[in-house]
Formats: sequence, structure tokens, C-alpha cells
Amino acid sequence: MGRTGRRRERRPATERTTSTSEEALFGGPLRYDTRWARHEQAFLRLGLVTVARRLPAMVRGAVRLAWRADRNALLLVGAAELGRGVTQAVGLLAANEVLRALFAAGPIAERLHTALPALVLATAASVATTLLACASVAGTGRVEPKVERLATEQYLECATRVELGAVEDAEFHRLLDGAQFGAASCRYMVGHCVSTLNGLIAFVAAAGVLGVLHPVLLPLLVLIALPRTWGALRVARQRYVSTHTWMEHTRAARLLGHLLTERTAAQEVRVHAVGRFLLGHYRTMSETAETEQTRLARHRAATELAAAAMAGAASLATYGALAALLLAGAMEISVAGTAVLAIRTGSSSLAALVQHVNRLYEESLFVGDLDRLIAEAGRRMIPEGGLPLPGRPRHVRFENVTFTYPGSDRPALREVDLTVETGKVVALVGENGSGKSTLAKLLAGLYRPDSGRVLWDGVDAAEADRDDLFSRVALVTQDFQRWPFTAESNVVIGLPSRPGDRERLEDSAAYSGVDEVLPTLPKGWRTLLARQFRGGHELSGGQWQRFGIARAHYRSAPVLICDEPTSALDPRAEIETFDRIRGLAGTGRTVVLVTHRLASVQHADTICVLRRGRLVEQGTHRELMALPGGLYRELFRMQADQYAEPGTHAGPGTGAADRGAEGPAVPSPAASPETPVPVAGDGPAPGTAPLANSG
Ligand SMILES: Nc1ncnc2c1ncn2[C@@H]1O[C@H](COP(=O)(O)OP(=O)(O)OP(=O)(O)O)[C@@H](O)[C@H]1O
Repeated sequence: MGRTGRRRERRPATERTTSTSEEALFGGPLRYDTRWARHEQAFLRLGLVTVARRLPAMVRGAVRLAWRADRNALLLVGAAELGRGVTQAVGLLAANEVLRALFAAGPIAERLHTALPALVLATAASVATTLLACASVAGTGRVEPKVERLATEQYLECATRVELGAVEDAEFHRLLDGAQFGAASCRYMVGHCVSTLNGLIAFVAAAGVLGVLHPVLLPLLVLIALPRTWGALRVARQRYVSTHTWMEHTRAARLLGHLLTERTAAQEVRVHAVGRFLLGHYRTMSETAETEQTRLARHRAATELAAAAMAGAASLATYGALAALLLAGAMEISVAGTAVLAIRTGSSSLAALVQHVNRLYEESLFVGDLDRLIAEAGRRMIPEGGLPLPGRPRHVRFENVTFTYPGSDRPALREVDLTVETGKVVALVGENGSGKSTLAKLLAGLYRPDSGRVLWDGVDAAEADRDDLFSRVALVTQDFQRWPFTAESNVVIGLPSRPGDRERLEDSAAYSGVDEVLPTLPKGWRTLLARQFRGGHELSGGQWQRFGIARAHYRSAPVLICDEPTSALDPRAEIETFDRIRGLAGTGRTVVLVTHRLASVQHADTICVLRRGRLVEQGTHRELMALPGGLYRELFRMQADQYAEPGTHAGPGTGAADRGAEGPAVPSPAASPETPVPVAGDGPAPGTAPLANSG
């Protein structure tokens, strides 16, 4: 009991090293989970033999990438390294000949004369080795950046071609995080492969010469290198495991630094004194990370000390064996001189070889992360191909659609049945979190339903060609992208395949109101919309929104999804924009409008009201206003009530809007759908008021 009890009291290492800042800001330790720990154990079990077995595969991977990147440069490097091996061996043998001639009997002038050809050969070999080394460096320098680019492209493609669900998944993010070093590691692997090849050839040359001189010296040479190999691998493994375990912590600390410097947070950082607060947490987190650095350094020092002691003992044994051979008369003094030379060359090339194999191994672990990401991304990739969709679909139908976000236990949409007809305006309304944006995302093909179907003219979106589907949709979302590019790029990026269409560009500008913004920009369309760059210009929220709308217009897709497209627009611009968006329906496009501005949806052909993921009401404004106890009716009145003249508000159910809807001014269901619903008093229409409980 005593031992078990004591073991139970020990808190896990992660918990012991968790800083107060991690607890306060992120709700707990930022270390990767137990699944990773199991993985870590697997790596810790990797021994010399495993690394040696994996070596050819590591080299093959690097060579394949380098071959794709620049095969001529790779061939140049390979030839230069092989040549270097030959010239190094020739150099050693020539040195042996020089020593043999110098230690032979006879007058010194005669001995020097005999040694001269070998001396010339040794010098020529040395020059050739240097020239070949230069050629190898030049070739490697040419191929390395290309390899890194190829690997980076693979990495970025993984991030952009997977389903949206993967991007939002923490586990996939862990893979993305881990693989971020993979591209640079691919580059370094090329260099280490070359150096490994070089070290290997130099070692074989020295070992060959040593084997010829006396076979017993050969295993002793290997013995010198073994402890250092062991030590280097041990240090590399620790470093790798630590990098991974602390990756999320590193990302969080970097995030704090970023928040302190980024423009959007700058105001709160100053007025709310967030700067000092975050800086304090940054320091605490950095100090926690420093304890890990200290632990690593201690571990490394201890390992290297043990390795050096063992290598020293092995060197002692080697030189002892050499002395014994000399004493026993089994070796001449000149041969012993060459042997010392070969042992020194061999052990230093072996030490370099070990170092490069070790770095190769370390980098290959990071390249392995990239491989794992590529494999996982392959599984989560947006599928290519599928059934074609009609260019101008007549309708999109949701059939009993239920959808739950990955990792969530509550469906965001439940059993939704809905038909969106071409040329119509469909408005999605409801309280915060009711599922409006989710429905829009399913329509855009960003998610698939868990059950039920989304049919485009009868073709199930799950089986449709996704590129086809995406090309039928244009999006203006609440958090549309503010690209840090020129004004023109910010519009034409809506249809990247047609960047230079001036007529379409001007049309989109006129449609969205961007044409009113352009004269205020210093370089018109060429103005850079990013203050973080020199000469960059900043737009207001509403001006940005016009660019978002222009972009969607430029895309000219049959289905336009507008999710709160006017939240930042002034009342006049908002009314105009809604009119224009509605006008698009007249040109044969379908408009799906997600908004809290209920006055703006009065003219929609269909208003869909969502509550907790369910479609609870559906109809025209008049039909929904006529529903006693209806949600739409309640929300509409609440909003209208906000614009009632002071004093006219008479509490829930008897407010100005109530009178507007139920009193004499109420539009009857038979009234024209174009008739705006009047509100009491002369206040503005409720369209310019936010939904009362919107967040
Ligand atoms: N990416 C996501 N991952 C997990 N859950 C999500 C995600 N996006 C939304 N949700 C959840 O799904 C539900 C519906 O969200 P949705 O954004 O569709 O609501 P909404 O009606 O558009 O809300 P709002 O009016 O606030 O924009 C909410 O409970 C929300 O927390």
C-alpha cells in the first residue's frame, strides 16, 4: 500500500510543469495528449539497429524529392561525392607510399627522390578533393531551396485542399503544427545525405587502407565511433520528443507575442492595459519553457560526457593494440605511421558520418511528420471528380438534413426540409446559434449532412463534383476575408480564373458601391489595402464590406449566399445594398440571405425561421406575421419596438409594432407583399436596428 500510495501522490510531469498562465488563459496544460505519449515511447525504443535499418528509406525519400526538384544538380552532387571518395583513398595510399619511402634504408636525398612521385600524387589528390567538394557544395546549394519549395507546396496544399471540417479539427491542427518543420527538414536532409555519403566514402577509404595495413585495427576503429553514435541518437530523440510535447505551448506563447503587436488588438492593449497583463503571462510561459530547455541541456551534457568517456576508452584500446603490434614486430614503423593517419582520418570521418546520420535521422523524424500530415490530408481531402451539376440549377433541396459539427454532441441542424428555387430570395432568420450559418455552409458544399441529403436538381451534393458545386456558389460571409492586397485584387480574387475582366470589375464596383470608395483611395484600384505594408491604406468596416459584396458579384455564380452582408453599412448603404441583392434574383440568380435585419427580409420570397437547429417556420412575411405566437412575428415586433417613439412603448404585446401588426395599420395577409410593414410613429424602419438579442 505504501509504495502504491506514494506513486499515486506523484502528479504527472505535465501537471508539475504547468504554469499559472496556462491555467488562467488556456484552461490547462498546453502539452500534447497521451496518444502522443504512447508515440513518444515508440520513438524512445528506437535503437541503433532500427536507425540503421531506416537509413536507406530516409535517403531514398530525400533523393526522390531532390530528383524531382533538380536532377542535373543531384547528378552533379553524386558524381562529385563519389569522386571525392576515390581521391581521398588515393591520397591516403599515396601518403602511405611517401612514409614507406621516407622510412626506408639509404641516403635521405635518394629516399626523398623515391617519395617524390607519391608526394605529387598525394598533392594532386588533395587538390582534386577540394575541387570536387566545391562542385558538391554548388550542386547542393542549387538543389536544396528547390526541395524546400516542393515540400512547402505539399504542406500548403494539405492545408488548402482538405475539407473545412479538418481545418477546424484540433487533431489535424496538431499534425499541421508538427509538419511545419518538415519542409525545412527536407532541405536539410539533402545536405545531410550528401555529407553522409561523403563521410561513408571517406570512412570506407580509410577503413580499406587500415584493413590492408592490419585487419585487427578495423573493428577497433568502429569501436571508437559507437559511443558517440549512441550519444548523438539519444540527444536527438530527446530534442524531438520535447519539440513535439511543447509544440502547443510554443504556439500559445507565440500567439501572446502576436496579440501584443497586432493592429486589431492595439486599442484594447492600451486602453484596458492588456499589454502589461499579457506581457506578464508571456514571461511566465517563457520561464516554464526555459525549465524544459534547461532539462534538455542537462540531459545532453550527461549523455555526451558518457559517450566521450566510452569513446576515449575505445581510442586508448586502439592505440594500445597498435603499440602491441609494433612491440610484437607484427608491424613496421612506417606502416604504423600510416595506420595512425588512417585511424585519425577514419575516426574523424566516422565521427562526421555519425553526426550526419544522426542529423539525417533527426530531420527524418520531422519529415515523417510531414508524411503523416500528407497521409491524413489524403484521407480528408475534398474528393476530386463526381457527378456534374447543371450550370444553372433550378433548385436546391434540403431533405431531412441533420448535421452535427465534429466534436460536438448537439446537432447544429435537425431534420431540415427546405427548397431553394432559382431566381428567388430565401431569407434565413432566427436567434444566435440557431443554425443559419451552418445551413448556408451546407448549401455551399463546405460540410456534408450526417443524415438526409442536399440535392441540386436531384443530384446529391455528396456525390457531385465539388469543384462544380463550389463554382455555382458565391459567398459574402460575416467574417469575409480582407485580403492584404490591392483594391483590384480584393475584387477579382472572387474569380481567380478571370483576373483581368475590366468590364466585370467596373460592374461589380457599381453594384456594390465600391465605385464611391475608389475616388477616396490614393491610387484607385492599385491602392494596397494593408496598412502593415509601406504605402498601404486602411478601409472602414463598411467600405470593406462593399469590397466583399463586389467580390461575390464579380464571381457571378448562380447561387449567392449573403451571411450578414450589411452589418457594417450605414443605413442608406444598407437599404441600397439589400435592394441590389434582391435585384439579383430578378436576373435568374438565387439569393440566400442570412440576417438579423428583419425589415430587410420582408420582401424575401421565403423566410425560413430557425430555432435550435430546426426549421420552425417558413413562409412569406405576411404569412409569418399572421401566425399567432410565431417566432418571426415576435422577433419582428421586438425589433420594430426599438424604433417606437418614446412614450408609445406599452410593454410586450402592446408595443408600437404590435399595433402596427395587429391594430388598424396591420397589413393583412392579403395585402401586397411589397407593402412594407408599418411601424408606429415616424421612426425609421426596423431594418436598421439589430435583432434585440443578437450577440
Ligand atoms: N465550426 C464550428 N464547430 C463547432 N460548432 C459550431 C461551429 N460553428 C457553429 N457551431 C455551433 O453550431 C450552432 C449553430 O451555429 P451557427 O453559426 O449556424 O448559428 P447562427 O444561427 O448562424 O448564429 P448567429 O446568428 O450568432 O450567427 C451553434 O451552437 C454553434 O455553437
